Amino acid sequence: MAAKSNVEDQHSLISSFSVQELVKEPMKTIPQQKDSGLELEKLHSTCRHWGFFQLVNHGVNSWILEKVKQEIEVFYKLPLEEKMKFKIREGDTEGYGNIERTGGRHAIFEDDILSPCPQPELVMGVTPHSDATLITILHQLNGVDGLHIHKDGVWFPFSFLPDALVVNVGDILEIFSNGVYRSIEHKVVPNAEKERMSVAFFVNPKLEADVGPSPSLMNPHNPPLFKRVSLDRYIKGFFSQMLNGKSYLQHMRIDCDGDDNSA
Ligand SMILES: O=C(O)CCC(=O)C(=O)O
Ligand SMILES: [Fe+2]
Repeated sequence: MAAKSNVEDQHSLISSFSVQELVKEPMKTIPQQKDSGLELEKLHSTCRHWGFFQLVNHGVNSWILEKVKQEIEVFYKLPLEEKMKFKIREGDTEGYGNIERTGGRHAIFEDDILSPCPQPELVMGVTPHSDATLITILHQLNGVDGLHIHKDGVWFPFSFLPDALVVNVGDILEIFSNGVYRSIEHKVVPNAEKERMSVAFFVNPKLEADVGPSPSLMNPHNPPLFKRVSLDRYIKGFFSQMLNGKSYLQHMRIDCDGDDNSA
């Protein structure tokens, strides 16, 4: 079964790609300018080919991650009316709910609890999508896997290392890098028996920023591939469309038919 072993190869490659291979000192998260070119090259190549990696020696103490898990468990057990007291309100930067996932926030947390599903193979789970963010940092809180990623036309399950933070390149970074770094399409599939808990930290530019290719990368040999729009307009455009794989990113391409989105 060639297809299966191909999937397994990809799986083991990505799982073993940890920050331990990128950075030798535990307190660092990503290579800095002063690190060897090789370390930076690895990070560059991962963002380019995978758009996805897990950090192990990220410096966030495991007791903090444990505390996040406990707090989320306590919160989710509250009656709905109690939880709704913390509902995200327009213009707020924090709150309960996931309607406005990137909505003008510099960075927000979103926590997901997916209940067990008796027939997971019949459920699409969370719609396949790439994140409309700059980057997303994910943490799986209870060791129940469910994230699947799409690479070279194949969906395959992803295994979180314990205590790892998983970083995925979002659409804004793909646009900013003019397509050099690739946002990864992913989805969550419910587990048949176990509840899954994860927390997502969405990192975005500030509201006043524009979304577009970095001017410093532009030259006659590297013309902009994506439109430049205000973050506000980008977000409104995102929420006006159905979540569907990487379709909104396609819409941001200069050669895409449709509205002229220039700011
Ligand atoms: O729970 C996860 O592992 C991923 C969740 C996700 O894709 C999202 O919130 O955008
Ligand atoms: Fe996502």
